[in-house]
Amino acid sequence: MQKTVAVLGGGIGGLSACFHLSKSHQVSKIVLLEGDGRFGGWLSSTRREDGAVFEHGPRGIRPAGAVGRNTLNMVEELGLESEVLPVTYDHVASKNRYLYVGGQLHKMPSGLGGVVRTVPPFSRPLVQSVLKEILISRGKEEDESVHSFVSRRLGTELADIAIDSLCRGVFAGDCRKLSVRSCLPPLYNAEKARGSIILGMLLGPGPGPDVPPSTLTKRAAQENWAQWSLKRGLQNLPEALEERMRNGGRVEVHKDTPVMGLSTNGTGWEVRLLEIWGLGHMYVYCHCTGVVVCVFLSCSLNPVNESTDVCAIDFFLTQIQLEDGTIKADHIIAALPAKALASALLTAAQPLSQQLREIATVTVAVVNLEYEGSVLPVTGFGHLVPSSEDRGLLGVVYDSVPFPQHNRTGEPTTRLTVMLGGAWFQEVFGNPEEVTEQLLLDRATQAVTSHLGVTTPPIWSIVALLKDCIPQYYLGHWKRLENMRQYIRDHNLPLSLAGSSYDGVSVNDVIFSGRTAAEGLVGKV
Ligand SMILES: Cc1cc2nc3c(=O)[nH]c(=O)nc-3n(C[C@H](O)[C@H](O)[C@H](O)COP(=O)(O)OP(=O)(O)OC[C@H]3O[C@@H](n4cnc5c(N)ncnc54)[C@H](O)[C@@H]3O)c2cc1C
Ligand SMILES: C=Cc1c2[nH]c(c1C)Cc1[nH]c(c(CCC(=O)O)c1C)Cc1[nH]c(c(C)c1CCC(=O)O)Cc1[nH]c(c(C)c1C=C)C2
Repeated sequence: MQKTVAVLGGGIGGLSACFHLSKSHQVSKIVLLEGDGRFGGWLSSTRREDGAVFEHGPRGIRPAGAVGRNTLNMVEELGLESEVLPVTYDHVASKNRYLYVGGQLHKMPSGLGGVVRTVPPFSRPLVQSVLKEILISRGKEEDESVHSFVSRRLGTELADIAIDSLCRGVFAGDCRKLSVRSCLPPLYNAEKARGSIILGMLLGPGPGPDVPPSTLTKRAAQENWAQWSLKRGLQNLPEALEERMRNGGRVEVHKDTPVMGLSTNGTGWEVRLLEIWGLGHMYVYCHCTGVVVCVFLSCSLNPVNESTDVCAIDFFLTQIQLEDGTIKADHIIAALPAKALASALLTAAQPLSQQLREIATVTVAVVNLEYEGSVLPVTGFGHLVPSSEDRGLLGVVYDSVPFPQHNRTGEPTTRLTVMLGGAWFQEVFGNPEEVTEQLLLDRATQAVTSHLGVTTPPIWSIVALLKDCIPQYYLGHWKRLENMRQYIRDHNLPLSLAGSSYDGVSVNDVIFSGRTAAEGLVGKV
């Protein structure tokens, strides 16, 4: 039985951890600590009075796979089914995605025709690379950059254009630095298990986590959903979770409450019952200093195995320093960005905080634009720009196409989002602390003019600078995770890690990481 669990960070990862913890009676108290004035982290939507909705962070969630089903199950449990806006696979936004190469838009190849014909900007039919791929022998490295992996298996042209763009459109990152093992595990695992990406795709992935279907997941499968959003924007998901936490009465929620420090000892406290001199005494062994301290016990001892002298005790293990005091917890689920957790660890657990600090992040400028009328020359999800074409301009999402329900009511409009910077932010725009909103807005509107031929100015715009918003899983990320988790185990730290810094950046992955952390503590809920 865990007495008090503190969840640090009220982004979607921390909220998910609370949601799952609160279903268990193994925990008597759950405290959620969020530094900002609102919950939800990067899930952030502007809702205008005329009905228009603009997303500053994620805008679409995939229903596929175990993690996709897990999110939809949560949506159903929160009673949000009637709020869902699905986009099916046969919708134009699912079928059409573009690349902006050589100053022109090119539809990404899809369907059989797209694979057997030569489709610009590629110089030969995809089928050639695909057939050759099956014959290429397995790589021997434990990890490899995404670019090197795809060049080796499918050729440099696909790596330079398609994969470079894909990594910008998901991680806002540089495929020459990102790890294939951590960023694209299905491709890495297919090569390891089947010797080929193509065979791996044809034979399918192995069994994933067991997530039972719900009415909503069955509906998503029957109706062939490719992605979904919510009528009031994706921010509605953390809002519904916050409401559930507040009304459920089992979670103490605190916003505007940044965690300043954790006094979880550098290498943890191991509590051993070495000898008892009468009631109320025991020894605590501190790995950090090697000192055995005799303490007076104000808690109840409950020996679990007398022969090994190990006790289960009621004892607060961790102190959390806040701006105006401290709170104590038996266990911590940290759903903070890795660097924020490293800072909170202060001087404690040095090797762990060092590894946490090494998980890099990138900054993205998100510029939402609204135009009068229907201005797009093409229709689809949006277009991506490879780094060889324009390093600072990552891509443009045609938001009105998948989600016209988010347009204002009345006269037709077109909503677009331009994403800038990522791994190239500093190089192109300079210090994020000094860049002006006007510069970013100008750069975004110029791109809409040159890429899409839209010459009229936007009727409305908003610029959001998302500092350090997407973690970058660079080469060796898997090893870093293994080392960190080993350290936590070896030192019995009462700490679990959740959130986008570790096992996937999608909303689904992060929600699943919160669930995994909660269930690691209290068992399956
Ligand atoms: C521009 C953009 C577009 C995206 N698009 C998509 C998409 O289309 N589909 C998709 O699936 N995913 C998308 N993602 C990814 C997804 O949104 C994120 O990976 C996910 O929201 C991260 O959630 P999190 O809870 O791990 O982190 P965060 O949202 O960063 O939450 C961490 C929380 O911790 C708080 N915090 C930080 N320090 C402290 C402290 N010291 N004390 C207390 N609290 C603290 C922060 O305020 C924050 O609320 C996108 C991300 C971005 C940035
Ligand atoms: C141009 C920059 C970005 C765009 N979206 C993101 C960035 C950085 C962030 C992002 N997009 C997706 C995810 C989640 C990944 C997942 O596993 O679900 C994140 C963090 C979804 C996504 N977007 C694109 C792809 C290929 C994916 C993966 C899932 C899917 O296939 O739907 C492509 C894409 N992203 C952007 C554009 C303009 C674009 C393609 C035209 C914007």
